[in-house]
Amino acid sequence: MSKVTKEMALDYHEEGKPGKIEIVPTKPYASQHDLALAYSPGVAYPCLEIEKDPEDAYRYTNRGNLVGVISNGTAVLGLGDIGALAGKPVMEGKALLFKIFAGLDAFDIEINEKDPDKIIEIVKAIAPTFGGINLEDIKAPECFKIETRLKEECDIPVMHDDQHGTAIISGAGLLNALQIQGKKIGDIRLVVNGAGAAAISCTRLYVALGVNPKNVVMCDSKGVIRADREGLNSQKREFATTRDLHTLQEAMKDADVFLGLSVADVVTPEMVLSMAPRPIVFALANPNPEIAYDLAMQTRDDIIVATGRSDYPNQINNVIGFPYIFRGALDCGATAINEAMKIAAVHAIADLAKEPVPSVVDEAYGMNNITFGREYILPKALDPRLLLCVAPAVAKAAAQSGIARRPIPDWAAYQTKLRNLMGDDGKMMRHISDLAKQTPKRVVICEGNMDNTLRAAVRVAQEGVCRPVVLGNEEMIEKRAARLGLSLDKVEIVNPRHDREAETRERYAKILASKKAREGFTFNFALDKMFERSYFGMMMVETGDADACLASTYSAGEATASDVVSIIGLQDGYSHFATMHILNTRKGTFFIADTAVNPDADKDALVDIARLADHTVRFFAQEPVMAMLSYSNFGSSQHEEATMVAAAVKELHEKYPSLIVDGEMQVEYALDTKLRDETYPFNTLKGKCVNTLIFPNLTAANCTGKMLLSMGIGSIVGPIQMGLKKPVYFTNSNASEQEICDLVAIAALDAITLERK
Ligand SMILES: NC(=O)C1=CN([C@@H]2O[C@H](COP(=O)(O)OP(=O)(O)OC[C@H]3O[C@@H](n4cnc5c(N)ncnc54)[C@H](OP(=O)(O)O)[C@@H]3O)[C@@H](O)[C@H]2O)C=CC1
Ligand SMILES: CC(=O)C(=O)O
Ligand SMILES: [Mg+2]
Repeated sequence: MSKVTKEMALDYHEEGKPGKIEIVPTKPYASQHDLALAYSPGVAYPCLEIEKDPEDAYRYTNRGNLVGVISNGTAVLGLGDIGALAGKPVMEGKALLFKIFAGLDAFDIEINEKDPDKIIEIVKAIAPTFGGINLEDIKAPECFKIETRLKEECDIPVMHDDQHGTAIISGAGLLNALQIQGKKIGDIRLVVNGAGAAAISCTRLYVALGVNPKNVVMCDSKGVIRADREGLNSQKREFATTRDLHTLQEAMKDADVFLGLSVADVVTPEMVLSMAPRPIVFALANPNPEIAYDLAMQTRDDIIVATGRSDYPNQINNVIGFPYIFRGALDCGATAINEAMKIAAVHAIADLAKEPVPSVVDEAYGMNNITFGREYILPKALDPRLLLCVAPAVAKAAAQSGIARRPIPDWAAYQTKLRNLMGDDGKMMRHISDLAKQTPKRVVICEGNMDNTLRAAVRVAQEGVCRPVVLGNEEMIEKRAARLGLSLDKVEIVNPRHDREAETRERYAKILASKKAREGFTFNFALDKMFERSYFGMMMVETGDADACLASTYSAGEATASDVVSIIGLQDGYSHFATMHILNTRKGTFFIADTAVNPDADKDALVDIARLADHTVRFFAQEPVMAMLSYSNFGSSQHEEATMVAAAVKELHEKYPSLIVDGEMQVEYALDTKLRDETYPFNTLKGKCVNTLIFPNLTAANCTGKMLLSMGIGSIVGPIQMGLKKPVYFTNSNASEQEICDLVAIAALDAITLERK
């Protein structure tokens, strides 16, 4: 996992616009009319409605999606009392996390005040702005009074995240670590180092989960908190022990679990060695733990270690919880975040860690095959499923405990809303998957012997997108599935090389040999080809044994474009087939072609590609507005590369006048409608936003798609096959599980559409 240096972190914060967040308008603002609605006079109407009924603030303002991240900087991470201003990077960071993980907007508010009563007054006074309040990095014991009073006096959810977020995440981690170590929660001996905001709240939650309070020893900066110690505050007194222990070192002997929420480097390897067999060490001080991860792991083989750091396994950080807890609470109009909601979040998070991990998560961490075990006790912070699991669990618990003002009426619709928060690209693909699910088709996935394809096959089967058939050796596929923790219950395996398939191979070979008789394919040659998965898969589709196929460009003896054309055939009226990629960017969704098939496209090929693209964009329920790209603008160059595109446009205008297409043009004129219309007022796309880019050649299209993806400018779906008679698609060896699932869904829907024709 990547390590972070001081220089990297400072550069990151300073680069471009300093800081990490900005405000983005959500309504049109370009015209005088827009401004009259957004501000005076129009804005007076929602004001008056809210005056009559304060609940209307959730209809007409951003209150229901806005959290205040409020701190006075007295316990910033483990850095201590560094002051309100110095804590701002942490609070901005939390605002960023709220946004990216749960679609919630957040303002960071740093209050230069230490008196708890004054802080309470300030927060109460600004509470109307927010749907919820996340108190952060306020030190104990003041934080207890501040949170308790604000919860009593505000009618919106208030949560001190260092207390409860930490308790929820580490509680989930504790349940899972105990399961792996084979220990019962009621029997364990727990040592807690730190007696502040996080430590007190974690210990309370652990007791609620089953830890026996008599088995808890807590230490603060002065050592073990014993009942005979003078001057203990009420929170410390709650966990004071009567045992004759004085130091952390004494307390650690024979302990099953160590929970550190204090400061760096206070735990030694000797202390860890003195713990009971199969110990659990949660060293959670940030940024440096009570004992470094590597050092603790080296002390003994039977240990589970977690820290607050993202650059080591088992990160226990409240980011796994707070975005989703607030999402669930705000969405159901919860008046608070109560115990039932917290316990529901604990179990949702703990259970998710036991599910197979999608490869997007592996990819995000540059890891392979993350599976539940001593180095993976909790979901990773970048796991997109957290939103879908935790927010509904929290909202349900709020409704069941009677504190939801607007209970979620339709859980399926709520899941869709949450999924939509993950972005537009997801929205279009979900629509395709939902359509495919209505008539699940038999889709052959030719490459069973790769992790990414096998995971995708299992996922599309489980989601009901299609009935996948995976090609390959059963034993190898089963072993791979077992290693990946995948169930093959709903996946059919066909081994093209097995004796069982001899008759099928012969049947397919006869058809293939007759189709390619004049391309050098004898029967025996065709029979040999049937041992190759891509050929076998394509023949399944050609003969109707399957509805669609996803072949892999890495199968041995991969089929060429000419083989595909001979086997499946081109659609009537076309002389070419091609591929399209869908690019999802912050500026919208764009369709680009041809990305994979025609290296020597001439004018006729460009005409076919544009016609096929028109058809395919409509398949995705969008109106195609096409630009034929070049380095030249409407005849500005007479080089043959440019004139070929111009000739293709001319033919398209003459023969296919219903297509919305123009060119040749440079890409910025394609994407900037105003620039194009002002400079070339005769262009036939006038006033329309281009969404489909036909590149003059394969290199340009292929490089553009991959460049934008590599630069993180967008996500991509494809290659989507256009122009063959049947849905035979191809994918690359490095395609992600998500990319393969997307292609399978598109191929399945393609098969359904074909059947209806
Ligand atoms: N990984 C995660 O998700 C999270 C980690 N944390 C980390 O936990 C730590 C505490 O945070 P928080 O509870 O908010 O802060 P607080 O200021 O509320 O509490 C700090 C506690 O640490 C105790 N302490 C300080 N030095 C020592 C020592 N040498 N030995 C034992 N105890 C000591 C203090 O003792 P005393 O009472 O005597 O002053 C106090 O009880 C920080 O490092 C923070 O980064 C916090 C939240 C989440
Ligand atoms: C993670 C966090 O909230 C802290 O360390 O304070
Ligand atoms: Mg904190």
